[in-house]
Amino acid sequence: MLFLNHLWEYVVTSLPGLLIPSSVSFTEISSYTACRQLSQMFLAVAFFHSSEYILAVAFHGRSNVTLKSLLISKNYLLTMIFSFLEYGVEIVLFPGLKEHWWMSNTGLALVVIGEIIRKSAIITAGRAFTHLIKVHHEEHHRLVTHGVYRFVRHPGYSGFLIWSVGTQIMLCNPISTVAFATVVWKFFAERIPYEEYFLKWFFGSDYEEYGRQVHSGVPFVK
Ligand SMILES: C[S@@+](CC[C@H](N)C(=O)[O-])C[C@H]1O[C@@H](n2cnc3c(N)ncnc32)[C@H](O)[C@@H]1O
Repeated sequence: MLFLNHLWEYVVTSLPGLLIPSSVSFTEISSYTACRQLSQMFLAVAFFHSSEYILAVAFHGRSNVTLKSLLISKNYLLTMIFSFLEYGVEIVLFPGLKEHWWMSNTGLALVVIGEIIRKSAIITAGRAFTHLIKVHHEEHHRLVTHGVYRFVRHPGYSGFLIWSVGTQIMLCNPISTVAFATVVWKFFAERIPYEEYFLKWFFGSDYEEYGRQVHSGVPFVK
């Protein structure tokens, strides 16, 4: 037990020094890094969810929108909490990992690109973009194939995949980057065939033809 205590003390005190140059103060660097990366993360998350809610209210009316339109589920909260825990552990034990600014800035660029793609999809599809998949055809529901939908069939999902993985690259979180990519990809790989079953039912050969010409927008999902 005493040995483990010494080992832990050694790891915590000397590892940071091995990973970043000794001429600069470890606490100074890591507090600036943590402050900047975590503020970017909070801003990205706050902007994403509040704009989802505002757009849902704008297109569907306040009475048809619930807090579910903030898109905060239990699983989503758990993955976010895990990513903050990973960040906390790594900035203490391996602060050098968080100093890869080219990687963090690439993540930030992906967050912005993903957000633009997703919001363009919501604005282009308008009332057709519902957070719950429609299983009954409604009069006003028209097939959307213009704007961002000309390039991919599921720009809202492509945008979210890029945004969510981007948040973890921005935090230089290796485990959460792989976890977010896997979990979000799997979720959309299962959701797309289900959503398209109804779209083919609503729009028949028009959707079949659209599906033949335009990729889904999610890697490895046709
Ligand atoms: C959460 S939105 C996602 C839309 C799309 N999958 C995307 O990623 O941009 C789900 C709703 O959009 C509708 N939808 C999906 N693609 C559509 C299209 N090309 N035209 C009209 N409605 C569409 C579906 O019927 C479903 O109710």
